[in-house]
Formats: sequence, C-alpha cells, structure tokens
Amino acid sequence: MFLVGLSGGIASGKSTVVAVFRELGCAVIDADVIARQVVQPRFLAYQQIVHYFGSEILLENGEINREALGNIIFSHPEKRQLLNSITHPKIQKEMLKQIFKYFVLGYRYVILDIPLLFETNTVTRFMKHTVLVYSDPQTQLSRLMKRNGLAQTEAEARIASQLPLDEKCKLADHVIDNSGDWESTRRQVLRLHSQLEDSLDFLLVRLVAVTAVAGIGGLVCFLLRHFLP
Ligand SMILES: CC(C)(COP(=O)(O)OP(=O)(O)OC[C@H]1O[C@@H](n2cnc3c(N)ncnc32)[C@H](O)[C@@H]1O)[C@@H](O)C(=O)NCCC(=O)NCCS
Ligand SMILES: Nc1ncnc2c1ncn2[C@@H]1O[C@H](COP(=O)(O)OP(=O)(O)OP(=O)(O)O)[C@@H](O)[C@H]1O
Repeated sequence: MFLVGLSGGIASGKSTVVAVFRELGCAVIDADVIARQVVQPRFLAYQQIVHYFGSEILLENGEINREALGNIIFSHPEKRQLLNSITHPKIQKEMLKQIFKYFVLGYRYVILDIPLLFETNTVTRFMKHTVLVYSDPQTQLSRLMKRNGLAQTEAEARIASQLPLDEKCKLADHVIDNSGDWESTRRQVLRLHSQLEDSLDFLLVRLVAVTAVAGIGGLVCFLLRHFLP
C-alpha cells in the first residue's frame, strides 16, 4: 500500500478535489475532520486548550468556539504554535490508526488530506506522491472571504499563516489548478487518478519481477547444488 499526501492553502479547494476522489472510490483521510474530533470535550486536547486559552473560547454548550479560537490563533503566531503542539500529535496518532484500517481493508493506496503537509515537512517523506491543490491568490482570497464571511484583512491573515501556495507548488509532485470552474478541476482529478492507478500497476510489475528473479535465483542454486559434482 502507498500513501498520497494532498494539501493546499486555506480555501484553495482541497475538499472539492477530495470529493471527486471519494466519488471514484478512493480511501481518503481528512486531517481537518480529525482535528475537529480530537478537541471534543471528552478528550485531553480539549482540557489542554481550555487550560491555555481560557473558558472564553467556549460556546454555551461547552464545546470549543472554533470561530473565536480561529480569530486568536490566526493573528498570533505563538498561540498558533501552541495550539498546533496540542493538537498535531493527536491528529497524527488518529491518522495512523485510520491508515492501518484501510490497509486491513485491502485498499492499495490512501489519500491523506493534510492542510499543513508542507509546513510540517517531516510527514512528506512517508508519501509516495504529493499533490497540491492550487488556486491563484485573488481567487483563494475571494472564495475564503465568501465562504467564511470574513473581511479582507482577516482572510489575508489566515492565508499568511501558511506557506505561500507558489512555494508549495515547487515542493509537490502534482499540482491541480482549482482557479477555474468545477469541470476543469474534475478533469484534472480524473487524469491524476489514472496516473496514480498506473503507478500502482508499475509497483505490481516491480513486485512480480523481484519475486521472479528471486525464484529463478533459488532454482539455479538448487540445480547447481544437486547436479554439479
Ligand atoms: C483554528 C481552528 C479552531 C479553526 O476552525 P475552523 O472550523 O474555523 O476551520 P477548519 O478547522 O475547518 O480549518 C480550515 C482551514 O484552516 C487552515 N488551518 C487550520 N488550522 C491551522 C493552523 N494551525 N495553521 C495554519 N492553518 C490552519 C487549514 O487550511 C484548514 O483547512 C481549527 O482549524 C483548529 O483547531 N486548528 C488547529 C489544528 C490544525 O492544525 N488543523 C489543520 C489540520 S492538521
Ligand atoms: N472550482 C471552483 N469554482 C467555484 N467555487 C469553488 C471551486 N472550488 C471550490 N470552490 C468554493 O471555494 C470554497 C473553498 O473550497 P474548499 O472548501 O474545497 O477548499 P478547502 O481547501 O478544502 O478549504 P479549507 O482548507 O479552508 O477547509 C468553498 O466555498 C467551495 O464551494
């Protein structure tokens, strides 16, 4: 089994791309979804967040007010670092569990949707392929403002909290440009999907070749040992 790391910038279109991969039957693990689960009130990360950020970041029902926490961490790098240090180890542990689940289920590759894949670049070495979902700066900004109802300065602060998309493009093996319409993105995902399937075939061919060479080598040794004086 191999891993495909998928990333992008905030509102660049990762979920849009991942939806097409899911439609094609691919296994996908979404770090944003896990990040939401690990801060539920019954977990340790929740207590740590309340301890460091105070009860003012809680909603009336006791859950974390994500908007309030986002406003803090996207404008204070040291607080972002603190939140990352609380949540990231738990997110990685849960991702590992899910990778194992898909391995047991027999999936041949798994797509990991990790927004900060290239920022925390220790993870990229476990990926056979990396994919970047790009959108041009103006499109990214306007989609983010519209989706989250943010003012331009707030949206710019969120974008600035991540490595620029142009930098990430240089680090990725594949780029999907989501600056255009849905159909154009869909076509690119279909093309990439068939490339990933081809690379899977290539892996199988290599595995068969290695097994065949080992088998022939064993047979030659056997013959030499038994038939040579
Ligand atoms: C700050 C939080 C509360 C904001 O929640 P909200 O529901 O508004 O946004 P959501 O979780 O859907 O994230 C949206 C996007 O924000 C960006 N983002 C989230 N966390 C971070 C971060 N620590 N640094 C930079 N960008 C981030 C990502 O591009 C992500 O896809 C939340 O994102 C969070 O808990 N972040 C810390 C965990 C984390 O790093 N998550 C990213 C996946 S590893
Ligand atoms: N090709 C497109 N055309 C028009 N709108 C789009 C397109 N792709 C995405 N969008 C819209 O842009 C917004 C961001 O897209 P999406 O949620 O897929 O990004 P994301 O990278 O997963 O975001 P985040 O990391 O912040 O959660 C959404 O409101 C989505 O509907």
